[in-house]
Amino acid sequence: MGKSEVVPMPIHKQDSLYAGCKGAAFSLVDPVEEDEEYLEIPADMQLFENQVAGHMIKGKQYGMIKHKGTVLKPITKPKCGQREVEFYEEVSKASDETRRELKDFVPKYFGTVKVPIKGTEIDCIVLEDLTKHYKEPCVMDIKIGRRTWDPTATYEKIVNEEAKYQDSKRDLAFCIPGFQVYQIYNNQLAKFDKNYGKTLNKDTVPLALKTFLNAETSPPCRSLIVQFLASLWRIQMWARKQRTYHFYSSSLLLVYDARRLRELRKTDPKPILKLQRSTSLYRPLSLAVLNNEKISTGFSGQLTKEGPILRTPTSPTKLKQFDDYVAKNRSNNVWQKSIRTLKRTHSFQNDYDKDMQSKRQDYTYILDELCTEQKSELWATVKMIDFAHAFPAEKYQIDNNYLEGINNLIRLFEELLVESE
Ligand SMILES: Nc1ncnc2c1ncn2[C@@H]1O[C@H](COP(=O)(O)OP(=O)(O)OP(=O)(O)O)[C@@H](O)[C@H]1O
Ligand SMILES: O=P(O)(O)O[C@@H]1[C@H](O)[C@H](O)[C@@H](OP(=O)(O)O)[C@H](OP(=O)(O)O)[C@H]1O
Repeated sequence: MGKSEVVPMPIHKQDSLYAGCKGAAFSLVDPVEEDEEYLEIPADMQLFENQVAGHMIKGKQYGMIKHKGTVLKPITKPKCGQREVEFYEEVSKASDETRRELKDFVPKYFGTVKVPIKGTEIDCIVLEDLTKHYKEPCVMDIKIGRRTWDPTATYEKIVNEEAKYQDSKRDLAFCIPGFQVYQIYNNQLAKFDKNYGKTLNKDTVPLALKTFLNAETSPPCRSLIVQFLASLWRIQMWARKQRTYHFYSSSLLLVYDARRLRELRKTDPKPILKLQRSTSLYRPLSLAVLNNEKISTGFSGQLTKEGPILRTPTSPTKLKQFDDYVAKNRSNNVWQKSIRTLKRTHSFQNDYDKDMQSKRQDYTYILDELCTEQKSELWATVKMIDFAHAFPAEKYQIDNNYLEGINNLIRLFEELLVESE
């Protein structure tokens, strides 16, 4: 068990069916029935090659279908389908604040459509294709929650669910049913399936994240981590207060463009600024090493269960020393600017909720700064997907099952931020 497939990949992916990863698409279909004819879907639709988890084509199950910038999710289980459609309908109407905010965290919803598949009309949910703008889409499906069965689950379903991804769910409150990565170091597309995901535990999940982030042989890319964290923090903020939904077996889909990472690595000079940390991010992270000299950043990196809170800034004199030092050594230093911005935007208040509101806009600014100095658009995102088991919140309670998974994932990404450059 392990990596499901590694397929030689032309760097420039074309738009035609499976171009650039034809072999990889084989994992979505039965090997003897892989040709497009077998699918018997309209000519302007294709099997969605960037699907990394979930139901694949097998018997009466169908995988995701790609159609003009959207993905079509076939409804094969009526109850699950109905719940998911109702969920998207409610959210798209967004009659209250919770749903208005949530709308931003889920793929755009375009209703349902009947698609003739193998001669039968199948209802499909039409969603924005979250990979559509990316040249080399790296995609990871992270199923959130220790409990993945809903309140209507049968005994058999509960037993089945409890038997899967045991270590990862027990220790992290999430699991990884699949991911794909365009590996920069060898120009190959690698796909990791649920069999690999089921072997993961708290010690190996961080390694799987690094593999996904193209950070097996080099430190993770800071701008990439920041982009993911920015999305994750917003979802966390929402999940901390919402009492409308309880999600079971729902996922976060992490998507980024390896092409942009490749470009960044090519154009970026050798990193000269590295963060030093001893063991845990929960300790102050106050030293940076710039050209082998230790200097105070004032950026604590200190985090609480409540989220990313930074400690009191160091004295203005120390900050000035740092700025002067960096200015002398490297003009237009992105890290330096981000530290300054973080100092300003986080303002070190304890009133986290209030602080977060004002930070949203600042994040955009930080992200712009961090992503690249030439292009400002983002190239990584996180969205919530799969609402086949979205239920009204029981007793108006917080969805702690979901929140805990998000918190743990964020903690791992924050640790990666410390390692990043
Ligand atoms: N909007 C989207 N854009 C791009 N890819 C998507 C989108 N929605 C889903 N996918 C892809 O399809 C996969 C399966 O999606 P989803 O979890 O909704 O299906 P499912 O069959 O209900 O899954 P499960 O078997 O876990 O219940 C995801 O892992 C992802 O790779
Ligand atoms: O990760 P695995 O091992 O593929 O396990 C599947 C996963 O839990 C799916 O969420 C579930 O579909 P639903 O969410 O629709 O229940 C499916 O049930 P199924 O086998 O009954 O389709 C499971 O087999």
